[in-house]
Amino acid sequence: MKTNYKIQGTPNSPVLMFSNSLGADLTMWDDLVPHLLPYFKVLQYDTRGHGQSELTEGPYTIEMLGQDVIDLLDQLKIDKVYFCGLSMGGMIGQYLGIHHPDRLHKLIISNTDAKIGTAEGWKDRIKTINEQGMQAIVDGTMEKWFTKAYHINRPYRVAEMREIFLANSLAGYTACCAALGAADFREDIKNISVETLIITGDEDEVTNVEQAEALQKEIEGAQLKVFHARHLPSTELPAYYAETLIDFIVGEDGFDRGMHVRRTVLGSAHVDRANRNKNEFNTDFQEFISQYAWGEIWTRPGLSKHTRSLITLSMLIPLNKKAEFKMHVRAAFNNGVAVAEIKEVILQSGIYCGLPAANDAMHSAEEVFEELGLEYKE
Ligand SMILES: O=C(O)CC1=CCC(=O)O1
Repeated sequence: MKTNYKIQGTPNSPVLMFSNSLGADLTMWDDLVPHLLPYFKVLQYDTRGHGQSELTEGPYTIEMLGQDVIDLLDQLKIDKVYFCGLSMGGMIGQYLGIHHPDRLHKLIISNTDAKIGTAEGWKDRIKTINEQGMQAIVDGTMEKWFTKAYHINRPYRVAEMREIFLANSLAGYTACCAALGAADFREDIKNISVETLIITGDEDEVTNVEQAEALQKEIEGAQLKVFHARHLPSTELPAYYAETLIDFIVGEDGFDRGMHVRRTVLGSAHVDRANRNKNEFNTDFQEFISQYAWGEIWTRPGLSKHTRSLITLSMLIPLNKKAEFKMHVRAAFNNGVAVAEIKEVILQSGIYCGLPAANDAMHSAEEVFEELGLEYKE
């Protein structure tokens, strides 16, 4: 089975994986990604029979779709992820929570239930689509996915999602309908022990607030967040949805967020050393750095961490702060910067900051390369 996926983010960051709803594809998460990249590697994939993933013969089962996730993680050599699945993706998340908790750091199940709809209802839908095509249910689906206000305010985004829905193959969509018709985790859901967040929308008629509350009762310690949305809050309210995921995974506090990002950029060894060296004189300063530099600025979605590394290096060259510069050369590699790019930054600084500053930076950078065993080759 060939699963289409996209993975973005810096090498040291934990992986947050997303699983799409029935009839959507991996792009449904795209608007969240810039908000999440400061914290995570983001792994999006197309469920079997959807998007660019392989279309195998149906019917499928949620177990099969869950095993696809495990196979993809094995293929990518990823041991554990934070997993967020919406609707059908949420059922896949439940399957993973029940059968593969060792592969999950935490679980987010959004707009879903332990059983969605009835077997009869799914059979009827398969029959309608086989006879009349996806067109027969597209208007109803867009109504279910988005609030009236979103249809009015963001018609272009609704039109895009409509196109994605219509581009589904009948065979892939109906094979997943069959999986949903057969899936029933009502007996097993109580066995989920991984920390779980449940999300739903106050206007979601597919998997409503009562259903989400019932799920919350079954999963020990589960948290519940209700958005003002219908079935696809992640698309309708991407910044708020991303913020909710960050709150749940990393924490609401700027300091906790800063420490998380600081570890991804400077490495845990550096941060642990700084923590060990804390004393009455420097603690306030250490916390100030974590909260403001790392928690407020490096977490902003407006520039990638890669770009932030390059501009930080170029600002440190004229400041002539050798230790800080060397620390940020090391950090730049954690943000995916290449040796060749550091060379370009220093060359550019030679013009704008002056040759003595650039010359010193060149020596400092080479000291770091030597320490890390890196070589520059054309
Ligand atoms: O299409 C629907 O009715 C909504 C839905 C159910 C499962 C899913 O992923 O979306």
